[in-house]
Amino acid sequence: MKINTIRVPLVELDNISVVFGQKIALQNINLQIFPNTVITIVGPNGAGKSTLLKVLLKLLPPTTGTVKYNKNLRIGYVPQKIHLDHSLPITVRKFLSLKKNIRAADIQTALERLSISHLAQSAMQKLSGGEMQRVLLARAMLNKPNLLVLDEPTQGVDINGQAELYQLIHQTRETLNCAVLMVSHDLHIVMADTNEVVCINRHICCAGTPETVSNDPTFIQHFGDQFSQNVAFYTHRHNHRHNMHGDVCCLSNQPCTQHMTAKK
Ligand SMILES: Nc1ncnc2c1ncn2[C@@H]1O[C@H](COP(=O)(O)OP(=O)(O)OP(=O)(O)O)[C@@H](O)[C@H]1O
Repeated sequence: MKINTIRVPLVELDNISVVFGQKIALQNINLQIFPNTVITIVGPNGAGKSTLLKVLLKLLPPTTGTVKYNKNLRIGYVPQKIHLDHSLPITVRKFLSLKKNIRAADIQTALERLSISHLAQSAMQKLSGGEMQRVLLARAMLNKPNLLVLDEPTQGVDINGQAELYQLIHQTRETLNCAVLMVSHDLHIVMADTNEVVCINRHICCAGTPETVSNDPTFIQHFGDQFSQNVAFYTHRHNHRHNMHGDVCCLSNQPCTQHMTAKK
């Protein structure tokens, strides 16, 4: 018996535009995020990447367009940085316990998964950039999200810590079996795990698998030929593609549309 699986997006952005005064930050953005897929958003400074995340997180209403949310959606969010009041010291464990309806055992599990149990009693204000990002990742996984949203997660993390942090994000995704929407400039590190790259500069310039996007003239214009070659070098090691469920859907030298999610 043939079973037809209907792919239901976790989130669907439909024709989103955001205007600040005279400034158009986003224009006609269409994007679907399906379960268990990894989408990386790239784009030059000021392209609207953070604005897009804010709309998705309901932190900013779009000027026009709609966002549809799956009723089962649970979002875990890792912001670029958080603002801490230095006159009010708070430990890592206390910070994690501020999230509603979270059990102490879940906090302990998150601390262990991210190898930061030793920081439980440390003051948040004294953490290094890499430690802070791990704590924010631990907080994001507390409510067992099915969509993890990360805004430039390696900001303020030294070069050695960056690959380690991406490895932790990879492990977290596998543990939670969740989708990931991430803004990242480190495409050369994240591409191996990315199903789809969406390159934005107010509108979606190009979107697709890392190999498709790395050959797109718009992408090369923004990120340079050298970077595209790096992406191509890594991605062409794969001899197959995955669809939105992570299943192999075709060989990489054959045309395929199953893995695309962004609607241009
Ligand atoms: N609240 C706001 N009011 C006015 N303009 C804003 C506001 N938020 C963002 N902008 C402007 O909208 C544009 C997009 O900003 P956004 O922060 O989304 O870009 P970005 O792609 O995340 O940039 P970066 O890579 O530098 O972090 C920028 O020109 C920014 O100055």
